[in-house]
Amino acid sequence: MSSEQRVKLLHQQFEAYKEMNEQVTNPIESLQHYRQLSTIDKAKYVEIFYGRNSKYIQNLFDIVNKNLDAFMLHHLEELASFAMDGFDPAVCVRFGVHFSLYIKTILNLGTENHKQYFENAQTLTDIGSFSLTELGHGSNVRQVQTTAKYDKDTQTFIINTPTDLATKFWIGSKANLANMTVVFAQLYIDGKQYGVHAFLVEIRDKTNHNVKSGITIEDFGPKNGLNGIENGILIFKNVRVPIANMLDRFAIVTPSGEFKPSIEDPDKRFAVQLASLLGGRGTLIYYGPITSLNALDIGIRYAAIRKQVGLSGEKEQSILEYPLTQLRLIVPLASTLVYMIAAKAINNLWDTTQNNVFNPNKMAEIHALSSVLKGKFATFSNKVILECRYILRGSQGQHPFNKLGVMLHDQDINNIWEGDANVFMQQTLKFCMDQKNKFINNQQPIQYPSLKFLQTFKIRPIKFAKDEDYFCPKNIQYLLEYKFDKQLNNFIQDLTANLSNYDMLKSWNPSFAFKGQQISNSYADLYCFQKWQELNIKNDSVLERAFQIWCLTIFENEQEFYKNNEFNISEAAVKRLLMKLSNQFKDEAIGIIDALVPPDEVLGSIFGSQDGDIYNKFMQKICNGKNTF
Ligand SMILES: Cc1cc2nc3c(=O)[nH]c(=O)nc-3n(C[C@H](O)[C@H](O)[C@H](O)COP(=O)(O)OP(=O)(O)OC[C@H]3O[C@@H](n4cnc5c(N)ncnc54)[C@H](O)[C@@H]3O)c2cc1C
Repeated sequence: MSSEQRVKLLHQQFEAYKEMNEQVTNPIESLQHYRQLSTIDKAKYVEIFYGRNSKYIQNLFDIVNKNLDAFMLHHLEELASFAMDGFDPAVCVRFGVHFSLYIKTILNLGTENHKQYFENAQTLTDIGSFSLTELGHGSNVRQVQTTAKYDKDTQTFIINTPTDLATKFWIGSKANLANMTVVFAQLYIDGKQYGVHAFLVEIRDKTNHNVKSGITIEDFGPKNGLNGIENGILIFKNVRVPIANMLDRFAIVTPSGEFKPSIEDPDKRFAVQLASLLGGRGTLIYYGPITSLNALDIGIRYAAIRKQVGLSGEKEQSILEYPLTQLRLIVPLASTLVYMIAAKAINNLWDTTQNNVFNPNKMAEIHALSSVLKGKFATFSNKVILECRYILRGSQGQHPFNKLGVMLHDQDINNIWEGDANVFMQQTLKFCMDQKNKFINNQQPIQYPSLKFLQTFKIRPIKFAKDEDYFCPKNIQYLLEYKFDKQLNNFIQDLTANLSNYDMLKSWNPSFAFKGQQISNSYADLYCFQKWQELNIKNDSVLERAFQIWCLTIFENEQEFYKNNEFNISEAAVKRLLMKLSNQFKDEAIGIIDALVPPDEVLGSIFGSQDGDIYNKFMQKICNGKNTF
């Protein structure tokens, strides 16, 4: 080879390396490339998914952006403080404890007598907390052990923590912030027990914030998540509160010590009291899909800029191009959109049902739906966050700057508080079973929209021959209804068989253990389907695709069920279609994320940077660290 040829060859190699290097190191262009592929109308998407809340959300983001110094109180190394849900769910929780739990309890369980407390809370003169859970009891609210004994002579209730297990536990905002609390305690008058009631108690002196006499407050210290809000312990020793401090909408205690309930049946009275506390759950239902979207922002933007092995002889490609990555990120993005719509619908339903909060019949459906959706979405979101972390893994998945670790721990709590998912699902199932039984046994019409179909549902032949059959809404509706109806019937049969030998509890528990979660989950899927069908998005092929992908995930996850019931759903077709559709939907992913996620300053993850300049920012942040060098 002549020297001239050698130089030419070297030159070609350098050019090839340069090009490759640019490919690898130009993440900004890479993200831009995917951004340009998207065809969606962003404003329209904001309207569809956030509706009337979108302006409010934008205002909050602006507040954070303009006051970053005030919000960035912590370093990420110290586990971050970002505001609102994307910013820091703990900030939402602080608001939630005060506004949704404390104030709503006064509003729903209190009367005119408590107007001043309500006004103090509204103007933040008082900061409230909510003391229900004890060391020994949480889900089983009726067994809480804190006592409120009425003393006729002084017309006061004397609140006590009679045992260690009665210590109020996990109480949010308690350790530092709150000066008021609403305490759930067993009411006693002249030695007779009248069940659990709520009492307003001043736990700190408003003038100097000192803890009041007879009250012990302790801080839990760091938790596995949500460290932006403190949780504490509360112990009462002969704390007296005036008779007027009992929240007495459903039962009053007269000065002479007479107990006068407005609902005689203690079970019904108790159920109504608890149902009226439902309001906060709507927000928690939103929390799952929103957190999942935030995690996908990080996972998908990173996958767009991260390059790995390309096809033989070709340049490196974004990992977003791998079919596996599309299954891991793009499919969950589609499901997240479907869940966001269901979450929005349940919140709207809550708004319209609020006036009926004391009517158990009118509240039953929203109670059943929200009981299953909170846990379902929280579980889904946990998986998504973890998957996004695995996408970054190899290296960056373990770094706290990605924020996914904090996000996972913060979100996980959503499965527990306000009611453990497994406990709540039982309430959902009981509602569904009661409706079905009443209809079958007593010919009582079903009044609840989500279950009305049970009255007319009939088995019919259905075939899946062409690809379109997998997307046909009528087919999907039929399959979802079929699955739910069949599972519910099986459960009822199983329970009935058990009941011939055992009492209700002994019969229910084993039946629920094997079948309960699936049925509640099927009910939730049906609701998601119904709400998506009500959306006015005709001719939006992108959203149509998202919905089709979500439907395919149901076929995929429930293959065993559909196989056993002899539907001719082809496993191969489901897989092929999932691959095809997620590959198409991938081109819209960055556009959708751009439209729906909070700005970088709010989300606070370098790996989800909107401009794609992820490596530079990561390096800079590391180099600027206090102890880096
Ligand atoms: C961060 C955080 C903040 C909180 N803030 C507050 C607050 O401000 N105020 C407040 O009052 N409380 C608060 N809580 C407490 C929370 O609401 C309770 O922990 C929650 O309701 C669960 O109750 P539990 O702890 O009694 O769990 P348990 O009901 O004892 O559950 C323990 C386990 O048993 C299972 N289980 C329970 N019952 C059944 C059943 N019937 N069938 C099958 N399995 C069952 C559950 O699935 C779970 O796995 C908070 C909790 C956390 C984590």
